[in-house]
Amino acid sequence: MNNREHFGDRPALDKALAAHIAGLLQADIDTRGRAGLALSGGSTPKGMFAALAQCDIAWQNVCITLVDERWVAPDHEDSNERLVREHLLTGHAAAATFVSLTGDAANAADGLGEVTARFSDFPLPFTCVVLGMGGDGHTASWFPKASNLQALIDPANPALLGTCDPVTAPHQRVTFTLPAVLAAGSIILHITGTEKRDVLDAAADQHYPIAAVTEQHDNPVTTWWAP
Ligand SMILES: O=C1O[C@H](COP(=O)(O)O)[C@@H](O)[C@H](O)[C@H]1O
Repeated sequence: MNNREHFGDRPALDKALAAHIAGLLQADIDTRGRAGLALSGGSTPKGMFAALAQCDIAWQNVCITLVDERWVAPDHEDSNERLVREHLLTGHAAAATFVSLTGDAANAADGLGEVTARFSDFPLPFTCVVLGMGGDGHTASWFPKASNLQALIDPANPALLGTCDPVTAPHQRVTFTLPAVLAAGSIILHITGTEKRDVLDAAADQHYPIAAVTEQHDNPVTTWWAP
C-alpha cells in the first residue's frame, strides 16, 4: 500500500513532515520510553531536517541513524552524517544520540561488523524510517546495478545492514536491508519534483529498487511529495 501526501511547495512539505515525524517519535517515547529514527541523506531532506531540529520533543530519548551512508569520513562533503550533524543535530534535536554508519576501516566490507555492533542498544525496530529516492529509482543504497542488489532487497535477508558498490555512483556504501526498513513502525518516502514522481510511477514496470518498498503490501508506505 502506497499512500500519498502532496503539498503545494517544498517549505510546506518540510514543515508538515517534520511535525509528523516529531509526533511519531514522541508517541513512541510515551509508550516504550525511547524512539529510533533512520534518515536518508542526499539533497532532498535539508529543509525538513532544519524544521525537525526545532520541534520540541524529548530528544534525549531519541536515537538517530542513517538509512545508508557513503564510506567516507564524517566531515567529507559527500557524507550523509555531515548533513545530519549540520542541519538536524542543532536546536532541540542536539540532545538526540546519533549512531554513525561509517568508520576508520579501509573499506565498507571491513567496517561492517563494527558498524553493526553499534546497534546492539539501538531502539529497533525503528519508530520511523524516512527514505529518499534517486532519479535512477534507488532508495537506501540499493542501486540498480549493484551486484548484491537482490540480497539487499531480499525480504528474508537476516542481516540488519549490508554493503554496496553502487557502480553508477561514487563511494562504497553501508545500508540497512529491506527487512530492517519494512520492520519500522512508520515508513515514509520523501521526494520532490515531477521527475522523481514520474520515476516512482514507473517503479513497478521498470523494476526499480524502490519498488521493493512501494510495491509490497504488508507494510504501508506513505510518499510525501511536493513539486
Ligand atoms: O545517494 C543517496 O541518494 C539518495 C537520494 O538523494 P537525493 O540527492 O536525490 O535526495 C538518498 O536517499 C540516499 O540517502 C543517499 O545516500
